[in-house]
Amino acid sequence: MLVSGVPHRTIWLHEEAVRIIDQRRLPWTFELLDLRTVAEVAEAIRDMAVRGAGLIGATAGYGMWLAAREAQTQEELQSFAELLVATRPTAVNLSWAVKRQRAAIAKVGFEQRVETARQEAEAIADEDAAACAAIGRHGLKIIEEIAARKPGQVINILTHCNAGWLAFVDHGSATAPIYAAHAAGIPMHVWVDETRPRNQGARLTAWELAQQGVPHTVIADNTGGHLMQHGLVDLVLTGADRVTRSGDVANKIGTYLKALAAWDNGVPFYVALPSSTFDWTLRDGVSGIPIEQRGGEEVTEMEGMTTEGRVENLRIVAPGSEAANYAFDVTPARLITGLVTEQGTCAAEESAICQLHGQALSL
Ligand SMILES: CSC[C@H]1O[C@H](OP(=O)(O)O)[C@H](O)[C@@H]1O
Repeated sequence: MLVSGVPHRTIWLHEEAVRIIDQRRLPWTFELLDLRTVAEVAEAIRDMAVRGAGLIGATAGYGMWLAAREAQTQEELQSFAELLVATRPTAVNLSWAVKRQRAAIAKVGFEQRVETARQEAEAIADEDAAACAAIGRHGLKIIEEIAARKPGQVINILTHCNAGWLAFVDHGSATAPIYAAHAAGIPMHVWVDETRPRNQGARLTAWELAQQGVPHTVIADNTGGHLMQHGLVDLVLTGADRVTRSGDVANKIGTYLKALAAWDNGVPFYVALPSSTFDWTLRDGVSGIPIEQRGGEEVTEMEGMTTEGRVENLRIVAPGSEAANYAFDVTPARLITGLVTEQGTCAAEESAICQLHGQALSL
């Protein structure tokens, strides 16, 4: 997506560094950050300067390029790989990108490792952007079918967290069909879950949609069920951080509750993801997907801008009270209407998923 002053990507090479948009500063300021070492990449992922499954995968891919440049031994390269994988456990794109880089580097001689890793990092990023563009094309058909049943009326879509172009290299996953429908002139409105505690919806999705001119309304996370009960949601569209071969979906905490409300009200619930988000080794996501737990301070404190334009962090929980901070939850496949990937759309069940993605049915 185009933002003044930067290429239409969230990550790119700049003078031997990896340049990113520092998402910790959005929407208050738009700041770029150059990462020059594996340690800086790991910290950027861990502290969510970059976040979102596709983007942390691409960032880890570039991190492995820096690792190939820094490491003097295979053991050192492996320790860098483990450092990157350990930064965030839930989004499988991260470990997928590191494994892909390790395999690419292993195929060439020591002298070619750096250039090979750079080319592979660029390929991972390019493929992520292309996959999200394809998700947009396939997801557009879902929105068009809903619009055909509501001729001339506004289509109301609810989304949770930020699975926008900020969470990928470009286009986003959940937002790609929204942007495609907007470009096609379909009248739309997006309910944007604020998405506590990091407020990716209120801060990032709202900023993105405003940049692209898509009508939207930010809502408290607890509002979606009420809206669905009153016929104000035509479609729920979210991203994913890890999807099992049977269609269980790990996504930002609160997604499961939205899926329950959608199920109870007969609202279509689609999950958009590039195929790099599948974990083909897992069937049961509820027991098998590692759920990241982050510091309680992300719940007890909230960042905002004062009326004088100062960005401040305030404690919003009673002094002395502790907070739990589960960053993801798992929505069982039975609550999901379908998955949208770069390969097309399919039911959230194993045979359909494996057939569309050319995977054998056996684990
Ligand atoms: C599908 S990528 C966007 C996805 O990632 C977010 O998590 P985080 O912001 O903590 O990286 C959230 O789960 C979004 O749905």
